[in-house]
Amino acid sequence: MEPVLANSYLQSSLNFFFFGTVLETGRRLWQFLMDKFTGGFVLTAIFDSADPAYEWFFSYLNDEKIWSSTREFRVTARTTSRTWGVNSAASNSNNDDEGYAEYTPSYDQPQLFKYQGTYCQVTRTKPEGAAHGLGHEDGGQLVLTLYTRNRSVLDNLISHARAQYLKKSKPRLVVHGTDHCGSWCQVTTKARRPLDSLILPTGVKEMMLNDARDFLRSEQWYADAGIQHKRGYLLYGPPGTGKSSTIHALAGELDLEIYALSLAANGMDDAGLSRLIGSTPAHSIILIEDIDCAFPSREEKKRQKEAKEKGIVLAETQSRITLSGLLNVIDGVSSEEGRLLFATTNYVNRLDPALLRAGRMDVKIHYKMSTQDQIVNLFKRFYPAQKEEAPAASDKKSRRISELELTPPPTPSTLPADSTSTDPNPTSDTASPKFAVDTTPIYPPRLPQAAVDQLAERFASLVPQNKFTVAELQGYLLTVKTRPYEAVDGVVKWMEEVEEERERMRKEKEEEEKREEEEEKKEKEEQEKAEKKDKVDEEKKDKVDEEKKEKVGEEKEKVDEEKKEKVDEEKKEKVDEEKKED
Ligand SMILES: Nc1ncnc2c1ncn2[C@@H]1O[C@H](COP(=O)(O)OP(=O)(O)OP(=O)(O)O)[C@@H](O)[C@H]1O
Repeated sequence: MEPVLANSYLQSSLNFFFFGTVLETGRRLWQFLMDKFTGGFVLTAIFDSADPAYEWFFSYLNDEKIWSSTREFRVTARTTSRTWGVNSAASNSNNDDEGYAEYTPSYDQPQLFKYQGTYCQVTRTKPEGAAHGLGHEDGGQLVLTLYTRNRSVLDNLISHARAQYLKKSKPRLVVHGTDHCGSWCQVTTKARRPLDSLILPTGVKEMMLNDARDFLRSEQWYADAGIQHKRGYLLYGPPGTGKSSTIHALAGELDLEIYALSLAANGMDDAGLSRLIGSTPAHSIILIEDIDCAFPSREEKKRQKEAKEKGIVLAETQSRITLSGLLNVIDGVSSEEGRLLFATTNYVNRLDPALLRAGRMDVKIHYKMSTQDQIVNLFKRFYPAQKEEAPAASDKKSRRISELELTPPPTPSTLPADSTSTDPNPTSDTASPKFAVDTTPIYPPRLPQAAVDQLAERFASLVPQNKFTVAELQGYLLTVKTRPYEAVDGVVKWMEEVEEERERMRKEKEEEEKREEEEEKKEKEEQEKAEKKDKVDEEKKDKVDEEKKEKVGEEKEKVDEEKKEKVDEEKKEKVDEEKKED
């Protein structure tokens, strides 16, 4: 019986061994074949979120609603118009933009789709070191796998995505920004601002537009002349005078995207700046806002110098960009591909002359407080006139104007049909008073051209030029945006309030400075006092030491004297003794 059993045991062991070997060999063969197959028949493309191509592909996936069948999302409140194209209950309307929540596909969840008959797979990968994943702004990559050997499918997909993206973004201005990751990974889109909406001294807009256009098309001319193809624009002046608005409007007009960065950003250093500028794509505007922020102001320099003298180390308040680093980067912004450099500052005198020299900043435009022309134009922009004059006889015109002047500001019911806003809720009268819809108009009445001209002139005559920024006046007009007459009547009071506010702020600043000065003085006095005290203490100590020394000396002398006397006495005694013995 035993050998039989042993035999069958051996037999089944051999069988197991044999089948195991076959299985493992099969598995390895399958793996090998699959690797061969995927290596040869699969294309993989990686889109990095810091690169503009990510935007094209992202936009394509969104438009095609590729993520719509995803089963796992992160839900975030929607803060931008960016969407992942995932249907959500929160965006229950047909218009996705109206949703208040955005469903973002989770990381590492492959999504299958078909492009030109080819199966494709896209996966969103987690950015390195990301603790949370709230959407595109977190960075990361999109990994696209195409199950084909045909490279042209990938080429077609990318060019299709890019064309679609450009078409879609055309009506809007794309502004890229930097994030904590130190690369271009934040994108916002804005409504394009027409150049006409800018209120600048005559000819400035046209000059800038023509200059930029001329630059963009004269690449060959620059090459022939042996001049670097680069152009820098510096817009400087008080805040709220329209520097940023000009750049946005120009970018829209020139069809360029903006890459905006701040030199004061945390962690920005020369290498980071150089990397950022180097990765700016062709046909774009590089915008360095508040370029002065990279360097310490005069007060800051004084503070640092004083602190250094006292041996105090101040906390770093400025960026780690050096002037030479910035100059190198600006010098490097040469490109055959049409990149314009714009910089803005409120404090041009803080800038080093090396930065301002031609070749770095070729066009410098000073933005000032509003001139009379700007005030008139701003008023007219707020209260546009009727498009067409009523076919009234010109002799009737002046009478109508004077009537308008005497007429109190129109109420909603007296406004012309084309001028009043439409109530978004026609059933509002039936609503309970608590939730009653505001029926005040949102557009001003359309007055005849002559009336608007006259009101604008009167408005401008009341507002002194070079005293207010366009932003300030705009702020005021916004409070009376439907009431042109009130705008004129109330402007003097508003100016008084602004003056009072400025006076208050000036006083507060003065007091603050005085307080700081006093504190500094007090500190200095205390320091001097302490120094004096130290000196006196030292003198006292020296004196005490001297006295001590003297005392010790005297005591020593005395002891020596006594010792000597004792020795002499002993000697004498000895001599006497000897004598006696003799
Ligand atoms: N010249 C102008 N024409 C039209 N709008 C203007 C002008 N100046 C300011 N504004 C308006 O004021 C606001 C602030 O303007 P903007 O940001 O362009 O000023 P800025 O000079 O760039 O200020 P800052 O130096 O603080 O960045 C915007 O709403 C803009 O529409």
